[in-house]
Amino acid sequence: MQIAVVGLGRMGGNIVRRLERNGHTCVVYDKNSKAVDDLVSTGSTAASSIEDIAKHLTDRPRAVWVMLPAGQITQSTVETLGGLLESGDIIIDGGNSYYKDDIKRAKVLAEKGIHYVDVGTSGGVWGLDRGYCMMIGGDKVAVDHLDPIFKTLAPGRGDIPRTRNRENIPDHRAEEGYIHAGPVGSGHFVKMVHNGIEYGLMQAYAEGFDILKGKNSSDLKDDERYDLNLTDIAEVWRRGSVVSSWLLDLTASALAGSPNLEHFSGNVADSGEGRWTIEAAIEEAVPANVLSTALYTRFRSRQNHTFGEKILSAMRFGFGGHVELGESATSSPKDYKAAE
Ligand SMILES: O=C(CO)[C@H](O)[C@H](O)COP(=O)(O)O
Repeated sequence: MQIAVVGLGRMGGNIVRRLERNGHTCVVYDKNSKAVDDLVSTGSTAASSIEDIAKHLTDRPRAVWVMLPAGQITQSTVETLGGLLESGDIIIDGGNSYYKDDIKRAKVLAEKGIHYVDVGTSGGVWGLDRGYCMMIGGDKVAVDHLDPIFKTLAPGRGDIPRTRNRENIPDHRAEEGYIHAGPVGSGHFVKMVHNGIEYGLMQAYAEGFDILKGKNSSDLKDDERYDLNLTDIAEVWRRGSVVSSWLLDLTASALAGSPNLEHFSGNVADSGEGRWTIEAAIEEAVPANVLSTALYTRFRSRQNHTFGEKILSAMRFGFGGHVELGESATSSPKDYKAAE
């Protein structure tokens, strides 16, 4: 199948590579010409501008996957594409957009008959080889049309044992690693909550390792002090323990590389989804104690840093390639919403 991809950063470039490795053809565009050239050298077709994309897409309906940071850049790209595409064509936002922005965009595009599909895409810098877990929102016609793309990008069943009692569930897409969550916005809503949970899980590990490290504090009684080997504790917990997980794998790897995590500032940034999860919890009057605390701890981390916050930084670097160099790494929530 033919598809265009706009935004060839950490995720977009690898999405193109995974698609092309599996027989799809891609038209690619990015402001960074090196990112475009790298992909052209392996078979992609370059578009010289967003306007140029539509000309290179020969299949009908045309499909354009936007993989850019949430906020104004995604908004303006979707608007430009909306002006260029025609009825029946499909715009996919695979970034981490705010779901209420999706709903607004879809309404505007629907006036021209253009479909808008929101895809919460999890897999970070590892997705090229492991595949991407996708949470998809949009109308059925468009989502079904894109199924070959989703099937290729998804991890597939792999060697994960089948969940008991799923035998009678006819839709197997969840087992392949993607779901059609519901109408437009629902894909990004599910991904938003996924990221809210991510904050909570990360914070739990961070606090646990901080307590382990603090057990050597000179404030404690001499016979109650332990100089624990955190690198080995992370490693042993990966093997058969109740708290094993991919986030723990990343933590173990970071600690094995540098037990004191000197390369991480502990100044923990956020890209908006944790905040929106709390907003949703407030709208629904759902108590979200752990997720709220994890979010506020990131804010506090920008004033001073615990070892646990270096653990958080290490995990964010591990799954998303996020580099937090110092105070400038903090972000503003407004940057990521297009609608306000
Ligand atoms: O979606 C992701 C992982 O699932 C991205 O890496 C996202 O940037 C993580 O959220 P935050 O930047 O707020 O820590």
